[in-house]
Amino acid sequence: MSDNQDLRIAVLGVGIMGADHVDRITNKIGGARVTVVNDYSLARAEEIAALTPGARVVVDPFDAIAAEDVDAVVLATPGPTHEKQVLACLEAGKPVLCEKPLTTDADSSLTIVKAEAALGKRLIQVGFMRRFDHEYTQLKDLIDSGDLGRPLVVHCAHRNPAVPNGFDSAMIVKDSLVHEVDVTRFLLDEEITSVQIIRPAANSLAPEGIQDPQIAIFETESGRHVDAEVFVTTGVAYEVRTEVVGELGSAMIGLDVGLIRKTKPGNWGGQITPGFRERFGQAYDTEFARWIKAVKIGAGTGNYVDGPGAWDGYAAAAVCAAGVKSLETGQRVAVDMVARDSVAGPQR
Ligand SMILES: NC(=O)C1=CN([C@@H]2O[C@H](COP(=O)(O)OP(=O)(O)OC[C@H]3O[C@@H](n4cnc5c(N)ncnc54)[C@H](O)[C@@H]3O)[C@@H](O)[C@H]2O)C=CC1
Ligand SMILES: O=C1[C@@H](O)[C@H](O)[C@@H](O)[C@H](O)[C@H]1O
Repeated sequence: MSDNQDLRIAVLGVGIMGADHVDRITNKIGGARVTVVNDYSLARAEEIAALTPGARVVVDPFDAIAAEDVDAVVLATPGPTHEKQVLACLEAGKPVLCEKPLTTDADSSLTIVKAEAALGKRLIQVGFMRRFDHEYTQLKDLIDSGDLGRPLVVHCAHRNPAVPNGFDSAMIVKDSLVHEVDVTRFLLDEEITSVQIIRPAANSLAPEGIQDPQIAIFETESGRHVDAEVFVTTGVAYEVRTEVVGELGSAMIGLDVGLIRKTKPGNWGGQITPGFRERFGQAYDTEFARWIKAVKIGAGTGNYVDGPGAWDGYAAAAVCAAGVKSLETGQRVAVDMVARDSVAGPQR
């Protein structure tokens, strides 16, 4: 596809994320337009299509993927629906940017990895947007420069003011902690081998039955330690912090300056971003701009991805599966993953 031609995109699931993605493709990023909108709620699909010049509603998600006026697909549907929709994209030979998580269990993610490998192309990008955030890329560059020495320990905090109704304890692992799983793999360039989830006293202000906060401990292939506090009902604001401690120094992102105290409504002499849309707006924009570019040149190379791919989605799902098991017992659980080399294909 030439650079002058617009990539024609179907967006499936136009809730919070999907509607934002339609807006960024239509109004913020060049080189693409939304031609098809689909949502389980027809009224919602119609509402978003009406705001999007040139977009039409297609009622069935699989018809939307297969549509002739669609070159590539964005999936912003809930995690449990991703497997079938991603496989349909592969079946149609269409590049897809699938919001995280790739799927909600390791087996289905592995099925996807293998299906993509069998095609001999890289068609799947997973929406781990932190890899495109300026602070995370600076931290990664610093680690790779060697200035911190060998990183030994990573500390993370991931706090949300609130989560949608129906969010349960396992979703804190699969929907929220999954970002720390990807960040760990991205920053340290190795797989996570075990997970332990510790359950501190639960927030009495959280919806009943939710174990929140949770503390996750990861061990990596070379024995490095990562801990992550995930607390998704703070009632305060959106905070994502990562500190890497190396043999020659340490570095932290996610704080503007020395933070003293944080309470409602989220002010401490500066501003804490209220949600992921504000904190990671730049990252989503960069992620989409780079994906659109990669898809346009993909036909020449067979690589339609610029960022985390199906393997990264599978690795994250496998770690989260171990995390969910550990959530039940509090014990350390080994991550059960196939060897990357055993999955022949373009993601290698
Ligand atoms: N990268 C990030 O920072 C974030 C990623 N997400 C991910 O984005 C995805 C969507 O999350 P939200 O926008 O927060 O959810 P949402 O609930 O606001 O939107 C989901 C939409 O999908 C529709 N839908 C449900 N089943 C469908 C199906 N089978 N086919 C078509 N449409 C269907 C719903 O009607 C709804 O409009 C999830 O995978 C979530 O984990 C969500 C928030 C932030
Ligand atoms: O992906 C996201 C949500 O789905 C998840 O529920 C939140 O915990 C994360 O902070 C956000 O980035």
